[in-house]
Amino acid sequence: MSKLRVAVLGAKGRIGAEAVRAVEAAEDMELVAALGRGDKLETLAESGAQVAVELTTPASVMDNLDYCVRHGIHAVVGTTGWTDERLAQLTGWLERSPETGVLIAPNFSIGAVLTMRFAQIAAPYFESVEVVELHHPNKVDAPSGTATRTAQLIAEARRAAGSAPAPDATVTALDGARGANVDGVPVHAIRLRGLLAHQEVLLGGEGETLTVRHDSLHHSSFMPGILLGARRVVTTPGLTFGLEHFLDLN
Ligand SMILES: NC(=O)C1=CN([C@@H]2O[C@H](COP(=O)(O)OP(=O)(O)OC[C@H]3O[C@@H](n4cnc5c(N)ncnc54)[C@H](OP(=O)(O)O)[C@@H]3O)[C@@H](O)[C@H]2O)C=CC1
Ligand SMILES: O=C(O)C1=N[C@H](C(=O)O)C[C@H](O)C1
Repeated sequence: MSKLRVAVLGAKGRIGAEAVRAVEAAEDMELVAALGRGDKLETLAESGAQVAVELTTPASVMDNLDYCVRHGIHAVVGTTGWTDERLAQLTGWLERSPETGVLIAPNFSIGAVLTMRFAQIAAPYFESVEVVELHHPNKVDAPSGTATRTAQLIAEARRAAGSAPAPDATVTALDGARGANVDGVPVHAIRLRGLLAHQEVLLGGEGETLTVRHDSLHHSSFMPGILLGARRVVTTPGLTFGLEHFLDLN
């Protein structure tokens, strides 16, 4: 059986370098290109890449995806910075290239995907819910893509259940003291040397609290999700948002 031809964009970055090693080690894949900043995107088409793994920066990701979709190259995207406007633009590009698939995964680690699911299940059962994400200090965006998605899923679940807004008597606060408001859910971002990627969802009800915590201790935690994404995206045209759609979670 022929191997899946995979390229990595952002190949010299923290997660990109790990992805290069993971693709090289995968028996069913061939690494055909490893691009860093300034390298020509034409290399993707010239190398015959079937899938591009996009791990760059929010400032670069749209140009890279524009190229991929126009050339029918499927993409697995870990890069953050997704807004409704960006998703609408990408959806428009995909409509003009209906056989191409793009997976955007706010987080590739199984533990983080499950954290989001557990938070979604628990959210309607508690009066209060807040998200705390903790990352290495080189991260350029806050709050993290994972925390933003977690808060959106929590908010959707609470809306569907008809939950009341979380109680909060705050009248005066310094800017940022109550975190960012993501769809009504407070999200707090910590940046600390020594950390990699961590998240806690704190839920509180009368006389009890529940904490759902996930820790990525090494970039290897993201690799099975990236490889699964590359294998599945080639037969999944259009936009898929979230690795859970490839995990058959019920
Ligand atoms: N979904 C997930 O599970 C995960 C997602 N991420 C996300 O992935 C992204 C990268 O994270 P991280 O590796 O820590 O960041 P890094 O800054 O370490 O890596 C990004 C790399 O991309 C390069 N780059 C920038 N623009 C381009 C371009 N146009 N073409 C090719 N390469 C480019 C950068 O080059 P230069 O250094 O010159 O700027 C850098 O080497 C972030 O958005 C992060 O949030 C990270 C971990 C897991
Ligand atoms: O920048 C990182 O490191 C990470 N970024 C992603 C995010 O913003 O959620 C995924 C993970 O948290 C690591």
